[in-house]
Amino acid sequence: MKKALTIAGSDSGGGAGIQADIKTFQELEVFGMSAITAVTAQNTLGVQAVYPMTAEAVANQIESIGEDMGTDAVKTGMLFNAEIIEAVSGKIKQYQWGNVVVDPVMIAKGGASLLQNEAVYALKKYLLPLAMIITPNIPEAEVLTEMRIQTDEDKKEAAKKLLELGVKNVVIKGGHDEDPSESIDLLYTGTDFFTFRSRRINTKNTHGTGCTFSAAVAAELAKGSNIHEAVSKGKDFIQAAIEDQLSIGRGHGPTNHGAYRRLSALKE
Ligand SMILES: Nc1ncnc2c1ncn2[C@@H]1O[C@H](COP(=O)(O)OP(=O)(O)O)[C@@H](O)[C@H]1O
Ligand SMILES: Cc1ncc(COP(=O)(O)OP(=O)(O)O)c(N)n1
Repeated sequence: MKKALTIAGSDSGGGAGIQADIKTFQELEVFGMSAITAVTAQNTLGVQAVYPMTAEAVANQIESIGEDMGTDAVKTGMLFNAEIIEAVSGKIKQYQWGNVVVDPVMIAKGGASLLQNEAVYALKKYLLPLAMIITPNIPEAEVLTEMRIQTDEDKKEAAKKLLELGVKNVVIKGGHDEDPSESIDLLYTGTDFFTFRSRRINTKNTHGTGCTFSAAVAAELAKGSNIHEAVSKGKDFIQAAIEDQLSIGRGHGPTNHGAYRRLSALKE
């Protein structure tokens, strides 16, 4: 069985973070492992508190995996501060892990900061050069490129700027776009642009969509898919999960991680 490691924060509400990643890995039949960077007290209404781990604790968790089990893909999510980013980057380098999916998590849906402002430089300097693919949403791509993204041309320009930071591929997700009918993700491989379109679902239950999408991309890379296939399957996975969203809690409910497997079984 192929393996994937998520290096991310814990969401007590179970819709995002480590919990979403492990559920996604399991649904895609990849063995999931974790290194926890921070514990959040969180539910569908927002993030009530953040308790970061020390950089040493994060490094030791990764070392436990690296020295024994190894991994076929790594996904990073909430990294919170520059010390953790440096520690994570050092370990990825040490173990020469190649299938690295960086979801540059910055702000949770309710507005809570999941990455300190001063840590953006560390993300760019240490982690992005190690990434096989980075999966920013539009606000995250704006912070990383220091440009406003409003048009399709802006997205392409931002994708090119992100590649200049050393990333091998970039997918700019369209969840935050204005388009009322479609949610369009743009993949840039350094040579080609590809768009992945899906019907925009009118729902408030989208908690953890970014985490789930990037975890699905990592799982597919672990199984040997190329970048285009991995993004395409990630898009199908998140679309099914949002279509079957769960109305749990009083705020932004989670997506349903089991939906893709059920749909795939029906098609067989
Ligand atoms: N309402 C929606 N309907 C369909 N797809 C969506 C919707 N919202 C987000 N997505 C998809 O979910 C994934 C995560 O996108 P996005 O919401 O931009 O990320 P994040 O959760 O990091 O802010 C992308 O593939 C995006 O196209
Ligand atoms: C612990 C933790 N990690 C990441 C996020 C952000 O998740 P995301 O998929 O971007 O979804 P929303 O927060 O926008 O719903 C998180 N909330 N918690």
